[in-house]
Amino acid sequence: MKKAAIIGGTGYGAIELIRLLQAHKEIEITKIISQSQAGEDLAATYPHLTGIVTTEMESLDTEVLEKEIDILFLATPAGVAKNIIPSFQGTSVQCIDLSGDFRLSPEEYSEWYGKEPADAAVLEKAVFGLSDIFTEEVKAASIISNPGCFPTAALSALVPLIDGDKIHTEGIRIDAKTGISGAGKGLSEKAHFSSANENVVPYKIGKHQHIPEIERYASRFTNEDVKVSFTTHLIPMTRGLLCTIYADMKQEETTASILEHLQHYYREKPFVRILPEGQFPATKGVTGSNYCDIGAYVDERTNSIVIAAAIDNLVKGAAGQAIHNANLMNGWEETMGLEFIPVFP
Ligand SMILES: NC(=O)C1=CN([C@@H]2O[C@H](COP(=O)(O)OP(=O)(O)OC[C@H]3O[C@@H](n4cnc5c(N)ncnc54)[C@H](OP(=O)(O)O)[C@@H]3O)[C@@H](O)[C@H]2O)C=CC1
Ligand SMILES: CC(=O)N[C@@H](CCC(=O)OP(=O)(O)O)C(=O)O
Repeated sequence: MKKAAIIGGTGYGAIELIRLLQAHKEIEITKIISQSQAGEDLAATYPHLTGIVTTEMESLDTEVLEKEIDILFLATPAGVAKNIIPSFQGTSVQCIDLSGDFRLSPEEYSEWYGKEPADAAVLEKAVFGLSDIFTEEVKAASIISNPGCFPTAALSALVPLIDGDKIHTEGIRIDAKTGISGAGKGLSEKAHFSSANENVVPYKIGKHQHIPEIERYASRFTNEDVKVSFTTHLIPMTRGLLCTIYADMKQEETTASILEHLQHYYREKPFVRILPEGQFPATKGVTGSNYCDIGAYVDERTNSIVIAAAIDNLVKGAAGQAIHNANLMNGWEETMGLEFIPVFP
């Protein structure tokens, strides 16, 4: 068994890691680090963990972690992991960061996050952990920058189309919808029940930190500089995220030919499900699971495509993908601990 620690212990990402790792055969959580509740029992905050998680939360001590831990999951807000991960350089600890600290170039990070970027030498070592696309790079990594939730869904749909030279890279439009847990456990005005309930509201228009992330990694599959229009909407549900993407085709295609291309692209990827012609993904189809469901329709009248991807933001969009990456980094079965049927209804 490898020993794991989670930093950001009382956050949503952390408690999802705890839920999923409970069933993992090779990883045991031996430390839960909390800056706000060190010394306390996590089940006192989250009663659903009563009798399951008995580990008393601790303060961060990187020297202790270095000696006692094999895998470190960082489930902290942007700006935290970049100050912690450098302490583990030169050690055998595998670091998996759920935040945006290691996903962008220093210039992009300063611009979109408004913070000082990570140390350039450490940043260079980090691999973007979009598990189903950058699988080989992840296997060789010691630092994983786990993708954002929206980029996970958007890139899973877009990359096969760009890589296969199927769509024009200008004019891509992504219409995204997310549940409230995407914002973490903190209570903001937009997440307040009275604001969010029975409401659908766009937010961060033109300012979303996932715009450069989607563009940066989509551009790896073409000589062109991919630019996207990206709109996020808050939906009154707890979990789930759906990206509906519109693009123009390069050649004449049919829905059947595109679905065949997607099937082939993901033929060895157990967590990407390409839906049959006539079906489109729904957030309820993936809730609680590590699946990314993709559906597509080619409008032959306008030679354009509508492609949609649905994920559970806390699983495939965060903790599940982090565990998938840990599996790949350690040469374990990639589905280990992640073979859940989605929760339905
Ligand atoms: N929620 C989601 O769907 C997704 C989240 N992410 C990213 O994953 C990370 C964690 O997200 P999530 O769990 O939802 O966020 P939460 O806000 O729910 O939890 C973050 C936790 O980090 C700890 N923390 C807060 N501030 C600081 C600080 N200044 N220094 C150190 N620790 C701090 C707190 O735990 P404690 O006090 O116990 O230490 C807090 O509970 C974020 O970077 C987020 O952007 C990525 C993809 C999806
Ligand atoms: C509802 C909501 O506010 N969602 C968040 C998701 C952020 C996230 O997942 O964080 P990273 O940037 O670290 O990936 C948002 O849209 O910013």
